[in-house]
Amino acid sequence: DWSNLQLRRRNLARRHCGPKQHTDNFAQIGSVATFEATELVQTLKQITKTSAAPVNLKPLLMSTAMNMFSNYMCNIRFEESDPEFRKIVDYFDEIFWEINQGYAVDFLPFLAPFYKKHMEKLSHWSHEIRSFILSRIVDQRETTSSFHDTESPEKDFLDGLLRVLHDDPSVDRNTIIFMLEDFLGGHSSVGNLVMLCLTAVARDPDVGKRIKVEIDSITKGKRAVTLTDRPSLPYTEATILEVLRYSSSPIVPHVATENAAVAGYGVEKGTIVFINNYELNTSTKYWNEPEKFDPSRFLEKSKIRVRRNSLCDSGMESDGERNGPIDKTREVEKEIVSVRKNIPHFLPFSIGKRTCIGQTMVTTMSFVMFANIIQEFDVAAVSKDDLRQKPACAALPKDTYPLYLLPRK
Ligand code: HEM
Repeated sequence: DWSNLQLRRRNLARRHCGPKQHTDNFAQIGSVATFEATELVQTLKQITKTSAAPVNLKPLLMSTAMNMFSNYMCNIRFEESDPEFRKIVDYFDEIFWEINQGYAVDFLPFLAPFYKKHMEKLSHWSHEIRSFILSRIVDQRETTSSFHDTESPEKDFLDGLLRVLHDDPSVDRNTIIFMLEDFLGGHSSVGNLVMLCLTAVARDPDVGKRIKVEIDSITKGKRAVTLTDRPSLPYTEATILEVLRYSSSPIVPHVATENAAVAGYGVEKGTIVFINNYELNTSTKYWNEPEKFDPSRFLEKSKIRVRRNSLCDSGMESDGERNGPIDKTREVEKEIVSVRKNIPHFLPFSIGKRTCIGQTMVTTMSFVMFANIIQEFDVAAVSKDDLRQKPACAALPKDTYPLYLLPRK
């Protein structure tokens, strides 16, 4: 649908929810993510101080993710102890689980009468979410004194959405509120993804050890991990990509907008075409030992030339060095490890005009949350048999297995 409304929707959403690196919005995502991850770590420290029992981690990850989203998009956050907040985070998670199950009615709408109870349940959750978003987020904003000052710069995504409503009479309120709900709901994917990453560590402690070594070399255990550390923590980022490889949905539906030929096959205009990410991510045609969990498949080594003095850890150069002419004889080759970019067959967020708008939020926020938990705790399973995960599914049930969190000495 390339109507003007959709175009505006994408442009507005891109600016806030898919900002480019080095923009103010990108930096803002980083600082909100670190703030919320630090709050989470404090809560987990309190819990593990008073009890050695396994922790029911998922609800805490979900509310941290929701606060990352609401804090960044709407400049508002909620206390974990707030019962209304807790309830809607659970409802979002229930919906995320349901939409990831792939029921027949999703493809064959005439089956709807057989799914009446199921639909009523979804409808109830959605109504509760709508009431919360209206009363606790939108109404709050619309009653602030600064809200009507349209000369002031756009404060956040919520401001941007409400201004469209104000400026364009052809856009109705329901469209705008739905859009806000839809994007805030994206937090469920981040909470579930982090839970899957922690599961991967609980399943294979060597992965956790390697991440810790990498993080310790950068933070020295003295500060929180931030988004700016990401280029220095390639194995941590690669672990998230490896989890995405296994959990990506096989169903990314598109419609051919014109007659085309793909790999020698004719595709008529109007044909529904699926990108099967699961096949792309698990085929031996593209991956060595695809069944093995191995984050290092996403890493590559390369050589760069650096000035000899800049090999020191501080990364500072003396003034004399910076101002002087470039002396090639003082350069040495250094091997660096980084995350492989642009793997043509790895498309968890799809590709082209309709590519996922939320991918920056997912990859940045999950990185900060996951890295900060691993920096502070050893993660272990109660029993590895509990760690059941469906292939090609990014969701875990709301009530899922707890994990042991052992604070690091
Ligand atoms: C693990 C997390 C996620 C994965 C793997 C994922 C993946 C995808 C994929 C495969 C598509 C389809 C693209 C296509 O049709 O070619 C998509 C679309 C989309 N995603 Fe995501 N997504 C994730 C999280 C998010 C989040 C957090 C948000 C919002 C904050 C979001 C917003 C969107 C939107 C708005 C679209 C539709 C784009 C359009 O209308 O053109 N996604 N996503």
